[in-house]
Amino acid sequence: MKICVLPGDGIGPEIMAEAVRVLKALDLKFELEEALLGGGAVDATGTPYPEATKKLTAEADAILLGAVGGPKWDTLARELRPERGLLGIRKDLSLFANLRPAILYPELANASTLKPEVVAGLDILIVRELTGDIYFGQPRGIREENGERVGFNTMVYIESEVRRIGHVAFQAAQKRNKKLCSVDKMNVLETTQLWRDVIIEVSKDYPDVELSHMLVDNAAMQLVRAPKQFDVMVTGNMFGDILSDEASMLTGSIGMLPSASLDANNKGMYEPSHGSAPDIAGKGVANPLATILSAAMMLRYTFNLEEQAQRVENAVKKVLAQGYRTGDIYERGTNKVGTKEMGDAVLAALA
Ligand SMILES: NC(=O)c1ccc[n+]([C@@H]2O[C@H](COP(=O)([O-])OP(=O)(O)OC[C@H]3O[C@@H](n4cnc5c(N)ncnc54)[C@H](O)[C@@H]3O)[C@@H](O)[C@H]2O)c1
Ligand SMILES: CC(C)[C@H](C(=O)O)[C@@H](O)C(=O)O
Ligand SMILES: [Mg+2]
Repeated sequence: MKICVLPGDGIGPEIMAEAVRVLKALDLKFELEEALLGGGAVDATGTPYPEATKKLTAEADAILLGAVGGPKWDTLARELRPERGLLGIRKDLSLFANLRPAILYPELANASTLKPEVVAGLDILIVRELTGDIYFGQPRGIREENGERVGFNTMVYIESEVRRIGHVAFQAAQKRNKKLCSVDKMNVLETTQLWRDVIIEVSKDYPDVELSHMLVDNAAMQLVRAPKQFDVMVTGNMFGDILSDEASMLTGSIGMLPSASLDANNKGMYEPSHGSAPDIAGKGVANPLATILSAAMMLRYTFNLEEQAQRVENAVKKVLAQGYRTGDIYERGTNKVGTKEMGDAVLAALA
């Protein structure tokens, strides 16, 4: 079991250290190899996605990523931006299925931005398409036209791309509550008219799943009005990026939202949904739980180690029940800890 570890930038190395400690404590035969990605890779090698990293990520069974990016690299040319490294791995390895579970742990009911009665028991799975859409569409760029600059990107989906993410979403729904909501903007965008048409075609293979459709602006509103109406949501790359950050706050913090990015054979990259959090980097206060929960998803999806995945998830539940909280989920009466102390608590809970 080969795992490529990419700590990345900002809080990346801090949260990754805790996830790696948790993995090592499981006493499984993992080979962990670290590589550079993102801003640190630009500083060391002149590119955000060095050849050595390409080789390691291609060879590994799974990749664990902290986060990349930060203000230090914000003014670089687009090809040199840390985020290009992340997008490069997703595309090179065809990691088209991004699973982002937004689960409210009962102990965090007061940390949610919504009233406890609106979010109690919340358990949503966002299935985000990850290798298409306006993120990758051509042409793109900034050009001069009539004496001024024009920025342009292309929103594009090929039928087969929608079909394959549709199957992933329907199959996920079959394993849960057999309810799928597809989110699009078909009232305005042809790309997402095609999205809706194809999702409806795919639904014929899953007569046991109840399919609904929602326009993305309404979905953003419904997520904060009555989020428990959703079970599995499927959407394109950009809408999924935005809706998953929104959903994270229903669970108390973006520091709680893990993710899995899978190819057709469950090879995957696992990373928290949040970024490198430059505002708190280096302070030892970041919440490592999204990264630790991402490692649990890796055990489940790539390595088929369901029992070990649950062991890690149960340890997270236990530390929350014991009252440990990083700053982002802290409330009066709980025990405020830093990144490392939270890792220590999870390790103790594993034992
Ligand atoms: N997967 C990734 O590598 C990834 C994802 C998103 C953003 N980014 C990059 O990260 C950089 C910063 O982006 P941003 O500020 O828009 O988003 P961000 O997610 O890094 O931070 C947003 C807010 O959430 C807080 N936060 C995030 N993770 C946290 C954690 N684990 N514990 C506690 N608080 C946490 C931050 O302190 C900040 O206030 C940018 O360069 C962006 O491109 C990378
Ligand atoms: C850093 C960025 C490229 C990335 C994305 O937009 O996909 C991030 O926001 C995410 O959610 O993983
Ligand atoms: Mg995002």
